[in-house]
Amino acid sequence: MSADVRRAPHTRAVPRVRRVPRVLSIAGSDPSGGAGIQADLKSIAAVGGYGMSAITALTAQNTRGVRGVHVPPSAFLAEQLDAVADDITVDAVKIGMLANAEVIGVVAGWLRRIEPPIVVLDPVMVATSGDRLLDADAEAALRDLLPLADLITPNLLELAVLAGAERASTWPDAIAQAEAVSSATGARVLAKGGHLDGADAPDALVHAASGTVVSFGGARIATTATHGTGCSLSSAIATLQAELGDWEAAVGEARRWLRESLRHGASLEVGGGHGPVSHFAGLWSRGGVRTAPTPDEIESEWWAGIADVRAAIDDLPFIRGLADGTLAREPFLGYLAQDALYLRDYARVLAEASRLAPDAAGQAFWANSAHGSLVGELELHADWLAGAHGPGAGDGEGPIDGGRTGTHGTSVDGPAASAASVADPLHAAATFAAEPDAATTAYLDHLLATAARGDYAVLAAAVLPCFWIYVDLGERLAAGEFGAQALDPGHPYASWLATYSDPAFAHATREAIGLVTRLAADATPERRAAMHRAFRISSEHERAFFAAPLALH
Ligand SMILES: Nc1ncnc2c1ncn2[C@@H]1O[C@H](COP(=O)(O)OP(=O)(O)OP(=O)(O)O)[C@@H](O)[C@H]1O
Ligand SMILES: Cc1ncc(CO)c(N)n1
Repeated sequence: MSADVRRAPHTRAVPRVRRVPRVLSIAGSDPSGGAGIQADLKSIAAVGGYGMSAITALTAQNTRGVRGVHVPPSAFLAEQLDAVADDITVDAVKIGMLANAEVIGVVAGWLRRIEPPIVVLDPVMVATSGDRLLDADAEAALRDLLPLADLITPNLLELAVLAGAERASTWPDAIAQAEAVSSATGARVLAKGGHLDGADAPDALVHAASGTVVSFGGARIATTATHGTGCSLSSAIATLQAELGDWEAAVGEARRWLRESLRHGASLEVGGGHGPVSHFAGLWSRGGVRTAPTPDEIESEWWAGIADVRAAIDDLPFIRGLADGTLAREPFLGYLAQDALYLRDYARVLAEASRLAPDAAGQAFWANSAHGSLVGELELHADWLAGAHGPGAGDGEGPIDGGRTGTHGTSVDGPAASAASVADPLHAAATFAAEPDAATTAYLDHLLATAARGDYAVLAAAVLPCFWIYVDLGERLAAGEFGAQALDPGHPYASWLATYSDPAFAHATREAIGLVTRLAADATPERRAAMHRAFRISSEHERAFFAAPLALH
């Protein structure tokens, strides 16, 4: 046969056929967990499938060898197969140990009746340890089963038996035998080089009908943890074929996964013989093994985690004086002048969060918040800093009105009105006249650096304390938690208090908390930790920012 020999591409973009394939393993049980249905279920799950198993035989084996085989009545296997098929759509079937001709007969009859869309047959005859797993007189029955498979995955010994030849001594000989078996059965054959001597462990996907041989190369991995590699590979291929609908892609990805699992097998320290592969090693290292916290749990954890910072803010003379109205005008104006500088760049940082947001809802939320920071909050600052507000301002009479409300995310005023005052040269000059102090510089450097690093989730976490701490403080001040003076409409800083106890600001803050905690719940543990760090650092800057006015004056 003239074979079109190609090298398998590293990856291939193929459409997903079934998101979570439902895959049935028809195989024997290995109580030591490395081969048979135990390996199959792990492999199916590891590559993204839902695994099921109908048990053909029970073995008593471990990593050193097989001690006994018990084959339950074949009628009970038929009952298992029917129980599954009567209820569940089977997207793919993997067949392993069949034990004897009677079992093969039951499986063949069931396959003919159900016609599963994908059948991968691992013609298990002898275990890695050398023990027989198929009666010698059942080989003819197995040969009759082969045409019902889409893919057959024999090792070198099994391939020779199926081809009716001697064990291939070279890889080209093995491929020739695979071509013969494929030709005789119509199935694809994956010739496996696990038992070859030498530095390589190649496999080849052979399809006689289309005259193709796709080679999969790779250096042999130095490990004794090879128990169940054939079971694991065939289950993974069945699952991936159901998901990807492309044999080359399915074999390629299954091999990449198996090689990763082989590399980590020894670390499991299971048994003194040929140990199992570590089926989930890649998932464990990439995804972690702990259940992700829910957004609600993250909210509680992060908030509790800054309890010390919040208590320190509550105790600051600046906050106490702001609450009872005894704070002198100068440090308050000093604070507002710094806050104006802060808000101008904070709005830029929020705009960057908007730019980075992967979805339109996030994009709109942060853009609106950026607008709110400039328009709602800066308005307040501009009015105060231009001398329009507060004790000693304007006509000299103390009490001022409640001020305009609307903070980041809640621009209640039209942009025209507010933009006018911020853009007004006199207002603008007064608003931004101050030099940034150390606290302002440090906080903004943290936010601007986080924005520059371009990690959306971390940036979203970094901007959150400015919402959350303010709204919490504003609400508790307005509720009189720091003294009844804050409830007095004649309070000198009533406009400031009103700005930060505005229900619309509280609403925007809830949205921000929800958005950030959902991002954190979906993040990897490392990314979630980075988000949490950014959140904590911003909270500490909030405290330093509130402390600065009285430290300087
Ligand atoms: N040391 C190794 N390094 C890299 N790949 C290997 C190694 N051993 C086996 N493989 C791969 O594992 C898969 C199974 O091959 P193998 O020829 O060992 O099958 P098997 O004998 O049916 O397995 P089992 O041990 O389950 O009986 C193949 O893809 C093979 O290339
Ligand atoms: C049950 C069972 N199936 C297959 C193999 C082949 O590895 C094994 N050792 N045990």
